[in-house]
Amino acid sequence: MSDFVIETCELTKRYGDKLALNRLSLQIPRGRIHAIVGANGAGKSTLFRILLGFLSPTEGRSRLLGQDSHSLTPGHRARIGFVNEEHTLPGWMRADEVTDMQRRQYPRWNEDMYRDVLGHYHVGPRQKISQLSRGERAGLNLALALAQSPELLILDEPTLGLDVVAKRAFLQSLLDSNAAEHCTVIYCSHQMEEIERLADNLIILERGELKHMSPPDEFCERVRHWVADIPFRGPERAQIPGLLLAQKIDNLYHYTVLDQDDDFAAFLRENGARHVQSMPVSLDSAVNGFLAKDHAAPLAREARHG
Ligand SMILES: Nc1ncnc2c1ncn2[C@@H]1O[C@H](COP(=O)(O)OP(=O)(O)OP(=O)(O)O)[C@@H](O)[C@H]1O
Repeated sequence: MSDFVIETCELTKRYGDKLALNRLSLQIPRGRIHAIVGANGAGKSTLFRILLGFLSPTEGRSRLLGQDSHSLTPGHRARIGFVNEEHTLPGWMRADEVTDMQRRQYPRWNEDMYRDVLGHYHVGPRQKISQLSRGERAGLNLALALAQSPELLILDEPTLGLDVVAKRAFLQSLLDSNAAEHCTVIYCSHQMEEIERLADNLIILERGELKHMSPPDEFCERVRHWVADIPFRGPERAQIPGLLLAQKIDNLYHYTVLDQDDDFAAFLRENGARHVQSMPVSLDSAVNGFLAKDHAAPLAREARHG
């Protein structure tokens, strides 16, 4: 059995002249909850379509559960649970009918797991899927996916479109299921508060490349927020080392920077700062600052000319 549930080697995918995956080499070990984050268009869907054997790469190799993606059998696919934002279940069927169908399909069906997860939701067994709320449908989907006792559970933006209460219920039912002890969970989301709560490992993709992989705390430690009191014009954006985000608020310059130590304070002082202060950032600020770094032109311009 391979130690990795997902392995890619120099995986590249081009759509015409668009590069969706750029020599991506990724190894995700068995067990625990791994969050994959990336801005829209980072290549997450392309990666999963290749991993699941639905799309051929332009170059490189990929393996899922130790098997080459292009030779996955129905047996391999049965070992993978999948929940996505659509919560696509047949709307005309009743909840108990869908459950019976799944119960028959999966030999490793775990009835206790199904009941425990579904217990977090008010799903009547005789209710049609189309009558369930979005949150109830998400819960039923999660219960079905976990009850099949998958080795790998892929949750792709599972809480998109759910209200706060439904999101909380979804996260709580996932945590209470101890899913990470039974299988490897891949959680794709843009919701940092969910990732902060759930993930043991944070994987950041940017334009088809792997940019970071570590426990979430370690990524937060790479990013710091600095506030500088500079009485005249701040340094040019291009000169600021590791800059992710620059803002000017109430005559103070705010800089979010990556991989800078205390030398950054000296840099600010050299550029006229009378007082400087640094503080840690939340995972939300760290990741979103990192992902938005190339889209920060208007605010940065304000800081530069302020
Ligand atoms: N069938 C296609 N033809 C051409 N370009 C494509 C195709 N599918 C994806 N792309 C491009 O490849 C890049 C990666 O897209 P992909 O859907 O994999 O990203 P993503 O990270 O899943 O994005 P999102 O978070 O928005 O779903 C994007 O620039 C997208 O425009």
